[in-house]
Amino acid sequence: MAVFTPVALDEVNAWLCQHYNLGTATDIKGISSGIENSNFFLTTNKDGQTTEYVLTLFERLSREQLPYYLELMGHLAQKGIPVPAPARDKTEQIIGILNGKPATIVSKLSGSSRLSPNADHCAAVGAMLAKMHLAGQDFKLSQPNLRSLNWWQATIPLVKQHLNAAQNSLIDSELADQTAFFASKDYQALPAGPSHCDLFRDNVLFDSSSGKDQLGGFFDFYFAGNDKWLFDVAVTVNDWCIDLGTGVLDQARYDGLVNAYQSVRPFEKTEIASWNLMLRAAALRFWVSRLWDYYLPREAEMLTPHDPKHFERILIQRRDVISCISSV
Ligand SMILES: Nc1ncnc2c1ncn2[C@@H]1O[C@H](COP(=O)(O)OP(=O)(O)OP(=O)(O)O)[C@@H](O)[C@H]1O
Ligand SMILES: N[C@@H](CCO)C(=O)O
Repeated sequence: MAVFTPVALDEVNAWLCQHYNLGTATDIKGISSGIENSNFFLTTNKDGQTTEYVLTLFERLSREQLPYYLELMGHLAQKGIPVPAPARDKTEQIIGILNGKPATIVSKLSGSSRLSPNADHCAAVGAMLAKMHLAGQDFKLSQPNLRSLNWWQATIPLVKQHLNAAQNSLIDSELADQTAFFASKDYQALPAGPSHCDLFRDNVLFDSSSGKDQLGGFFDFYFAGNDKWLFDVAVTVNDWCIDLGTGVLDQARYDGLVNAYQSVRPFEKTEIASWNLMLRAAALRFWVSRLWDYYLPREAEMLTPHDPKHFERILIQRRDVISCISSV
């Protein structure tokens, strides 16, 4: 995991009683997955009714950055997109301070992750991603994706000393190509808006309580930002539609996700032309962040960094094999 900052039941209870109208905390359990924040399942009892929430203590994000993510979740939830809805405290605030860290409470989604998804799961994710993009269009706050080109440019020099010659040459060459891509007219013209930017298999829940797998929701919006929608699609495809061993795209899952996305929001011509470079951008983004987490780790009670090699392989794949999308 990551429980970077422990929270005891009496600590959360004192905090809840002082600031929220959610009743009394009866249980708190650290969540052992996730590498960014300290997360806990929190059970409360109010007037005899038990409710489950997720309590998050933010380890890297500042209090100033948080309203964008939390208000975006609130906005999308209000529009019927299945995402966690933040709870407001007695003074209507969505962010407090607990054990010295910015903290928030959100509703708990039902279901579990599908870590070996099929084409139907990918289609459900693709269609909901497009709906989410459209639902975010009138969201009033704006904050860029903080893990985009500027961050790659600042972070790559910090990790390069750990790379071998071939890796150094690959990362330099890709950064140069991406810098040129971001400056291009095609890139500038791409449609953009609030984007999740980290919609991996482990950030989506499916619920099978009805007997059929239904999308339970998207969560972990703490890398979200205003970005090109195509980047969001590329991040999602690079995780949902690949063979995890090789990084190679799986045609059935790829078609499932991309076609379902386009059934809600068809791609524009510039998006079709930019697709392969965007898949590479999405691979570079996570190669860099995984290198950073791997070589410049933080203290945590339990922490297993993700394997950077995985996204190096995906980037090499996307440079070697041109993937296409067509208009509908
Ligand atoms: N709103 C929610 N509803 C249900 N489960 C949730 C919710 N938020 C988080 N979880 C659970 O908590 C786990 C960890 O959360 P999350 O993935 O957001 O961790 P993180 O450290 O913030 O981020 P990252 O995935 O980027 O490392 C998830 O795998 C999921 O099981
Ligand atoms: N999804 C990221 C982790 C940060 O959310 C990764 O797999 O590298």
